[in-house]
Amino acid sequence: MADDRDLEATGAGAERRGADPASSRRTVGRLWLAAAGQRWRLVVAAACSIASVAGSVAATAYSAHLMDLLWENIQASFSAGEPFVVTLHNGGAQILTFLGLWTCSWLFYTVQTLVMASFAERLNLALRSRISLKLGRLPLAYYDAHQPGDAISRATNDLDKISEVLQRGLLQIMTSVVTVICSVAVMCTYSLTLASVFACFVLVSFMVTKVVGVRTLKVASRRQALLGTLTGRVEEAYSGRAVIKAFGREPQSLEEIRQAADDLAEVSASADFLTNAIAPAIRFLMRLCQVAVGLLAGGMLVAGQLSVGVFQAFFQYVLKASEPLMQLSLTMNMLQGALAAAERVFALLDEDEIVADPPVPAQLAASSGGRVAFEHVCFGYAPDQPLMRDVSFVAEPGQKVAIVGATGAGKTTLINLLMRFYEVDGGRVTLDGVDTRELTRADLRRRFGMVLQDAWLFEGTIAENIAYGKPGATTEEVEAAARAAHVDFFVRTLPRGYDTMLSNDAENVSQGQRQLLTIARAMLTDPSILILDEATSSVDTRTEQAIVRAMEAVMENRTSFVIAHRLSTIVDADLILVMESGTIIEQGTHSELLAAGGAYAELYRSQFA
Ligand SMILES: Nc1ncnc2c1ncn2[C@@H]1O[C@H](COP(=O)(O)OP(=O)(O)OP(=O)(O)O)[C@@H](O)[C@H]1O
Repeated sequence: MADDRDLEATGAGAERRGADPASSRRTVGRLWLAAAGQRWRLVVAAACSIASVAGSVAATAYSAHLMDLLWENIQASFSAGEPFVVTLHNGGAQILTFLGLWTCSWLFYTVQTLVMASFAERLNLALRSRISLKLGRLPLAYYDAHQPGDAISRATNDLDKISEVLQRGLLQIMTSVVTVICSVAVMCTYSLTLASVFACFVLVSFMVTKVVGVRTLKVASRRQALLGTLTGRVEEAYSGRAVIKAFGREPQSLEEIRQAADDLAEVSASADFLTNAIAPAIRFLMRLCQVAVGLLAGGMLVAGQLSVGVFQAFFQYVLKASEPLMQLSLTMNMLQGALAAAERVFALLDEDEIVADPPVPAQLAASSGGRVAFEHVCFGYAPDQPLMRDVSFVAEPGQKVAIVGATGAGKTTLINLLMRFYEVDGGRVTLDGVDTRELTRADLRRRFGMVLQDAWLFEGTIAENIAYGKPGATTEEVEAAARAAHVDFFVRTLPRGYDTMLSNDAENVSQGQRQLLTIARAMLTDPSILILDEATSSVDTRTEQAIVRAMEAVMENRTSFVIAHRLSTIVDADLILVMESGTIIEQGTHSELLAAGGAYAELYRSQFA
């Protein structure tokens, strides 16, 4: 069995606790709300279902009349010594009516299937769109705390499960319910006593279905959660394949996937057993019902309370209603799987969102100078674990600010707050005197260009990758940016030049070249502030020089924040921020900090002694 901590980590623990009838009702209610605008399709499907079943029940009842009529006319023809030929007047019209009833029933069934499919797919589309929007509004803290595979699984596996079961299941439920109601209604016209006995068995079968259904919902919730865990493990093994191979951890990685697959198989077996075991149980109940009705109806027949014709017709209806009852129990159980999936989808949609942009945002001048100030900023990733305490500094327009500090000192955190990837807990961050919380995130981030160590490229051409921040940039602009970033020469050595296809995992571009491409990308957007995370350690000396030159070019006349790993590149910085344990412990120019003889001086001596 999967470790419970795994399930808690994916949020499945909470969902498992929520897998009760009350939460199922809530989920059904929310699905109903989500189907706003599409509900008429459900009404049309239900109406078609009633018409289709009514046609088939009526055809069965009509067949008794048709058979009697034909038998009567055949006997009359034989007595007159004539061969029996069907005409419109001796049964042909009734045969056409009989065919008409079945044709109508089939037509209504077809319309119902079409309408139900479009209802389920549109509901699915509406939920998928909400998830897409939601993913854009989730704070980074959500992504830090969840496996990507889990969110992917909710947006794919869970939604597909809902759609599949809604299409097949709801249709089945509608048809079965209408068939049972119509059959019981006809039974009542034959004998109220016998119909009541049948109705009692129907009630018992519903109760059995409900009890098994509650259990199925629990197991189905667990199955969907484990499916998310497995997707997460596979995604992790895929994206981390280079590191896994480098450390020779393939067996462990495979073992983790196998374990997740085993857990899923085990829980799926229970879920499938519960789903499939219910039908034979209901079939057994129905056989008992037939015996009870047979004994009672037999007695009534002997006592002269029933005719032979009604006796056989009643039995036909018992058989007609028994099959949908079994189907109903099976589908009700399948529906629990869809409810479990829907609960996971709604759990994602209920996650806390980032603070909304102000309704009337402040406006920055188009030619914003790029003055950045941190004023008494406090922050912690967890509310009870403060990391940054009372941090203040000012970066004047055009200045180069270097951020130094050991690993985990808080350099990335400072950038996260500057870009508003996380919100400050106290104090404020201003851009040209305006609190960044008063701006829209889009407006704020438009002012920044970022070149990170982990240069992210997407599936597209080199030209498209460079133009990422400025869609619609001309070829000349793209090439000028590439020249300024010293990557133009390399691109031209490729057979397809700027049309070369790339992907984030592209092996045809080296680490250094990737970084040069992202520098060109930042160049093209012409931001007033730049954030550069030096990544010169993993490249050869020539590429390093190209990167340094490209970075110097891109920093010209812009406020720039450089996360520096080598102090040699920042001696000329206008301001050096020395960080430790999340806080700035020293700040000043290179010579000021050396003269102060503090942490920076020690760091500098350790690198250059
Ligand atoms: N998303 C997060 N959730 C919780 N804690 C975090 C998160 N990101 C970073 N931290 C913690 O905050 C502290 C500062 O991390 P940060 O990434 O800012 O350091 P850094 O100086 O950029 O390190 P490096 O040079 O290794 O990138 C560390 O103790 C880290 O464990």
